[in-house]
Amino acid sequence: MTEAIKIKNLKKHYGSHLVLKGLNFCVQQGEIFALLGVNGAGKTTCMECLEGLRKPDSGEITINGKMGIQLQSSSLSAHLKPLEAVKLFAKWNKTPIDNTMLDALGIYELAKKRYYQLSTGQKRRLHLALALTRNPDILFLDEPTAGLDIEGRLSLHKQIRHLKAMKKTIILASHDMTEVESLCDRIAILSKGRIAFIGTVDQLNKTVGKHYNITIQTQDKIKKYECDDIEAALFPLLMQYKKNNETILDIQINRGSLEQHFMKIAKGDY
Ligand SMILES: Nc1ncnc2c1ncn2[C@@H]1O[C@H](COP(=O)(O)OP(=O)(O)OP(=O)(O)O)[C@@H](O)[C@H]1O
Repeated sequence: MTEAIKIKNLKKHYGSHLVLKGLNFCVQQGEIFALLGVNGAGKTTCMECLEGLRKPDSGEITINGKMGIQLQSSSLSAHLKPLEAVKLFAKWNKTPIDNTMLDALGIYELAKKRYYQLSTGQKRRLHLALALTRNPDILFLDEPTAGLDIEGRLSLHKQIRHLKAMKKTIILASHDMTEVESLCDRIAILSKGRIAFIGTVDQLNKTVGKHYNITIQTQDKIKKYECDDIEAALFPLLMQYKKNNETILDIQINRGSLEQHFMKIAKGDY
């Protein structure tokens, strides 16, 4: 696999605050890579250094490909219409307008609205469309679904998967663990200015151990159980209910969430 992004010893401080203390990692071409960390961990600072919007103090950044950046907020003119903005960006980037992409992102449905009339989700879709007008190889998404309702989130996830299928490299900062778990090939967790973990979601689960929550509902009560070995725990539990003549109405099993694992690492509990 070829590297789309390579970072060596990236350092950045604001005043006396050393935010990035020497980051080293690579993102492979075609990967969806997530940067995670608690508020203030340095995700945006790292992304901005990669995007060339912020100057690092030291370190080496190699970017192999054309970049596209989905801005979180934008200084687009309030009265600009979405398609006017797309045309402007396409002209600026000297690229043809990709009708399929605009259609998939629902930009034509917004044709009559002006920028200031768009909802948060509609603005995010437009910002993604604008980032894509460059036909980038590498796409930076900083909290792409923050503030969106479930429908908006799922629709953007579909778009992100579609972009991966088109072999784009995607680097995203997110707080939404479900999003990360369902979308990303690999994650890096920033903690205290360093990378506390880098790997797949499965590797993270293995690193911090597996944990299951079992909820069993009967006519008159709901009971919760916790275990590390689901097969060893579940069968005896079910037998116990049968022995007691208690009819099970509902049973739910949840794997310990990525969020639980992430919080432990981000807080330095490992
Ligand atoms: N322009 C700036 N000047 C001074 N300090 C800054 C600046 N930008 C960010 N910081 C500080 O650097 C640290 C990292 O900020 P950054 O925005 O990179 O974190 P983040 O992980 O993206 O946070 P969040 O999840 O809240 O968006 C924070 O302590 C923040 O206060």
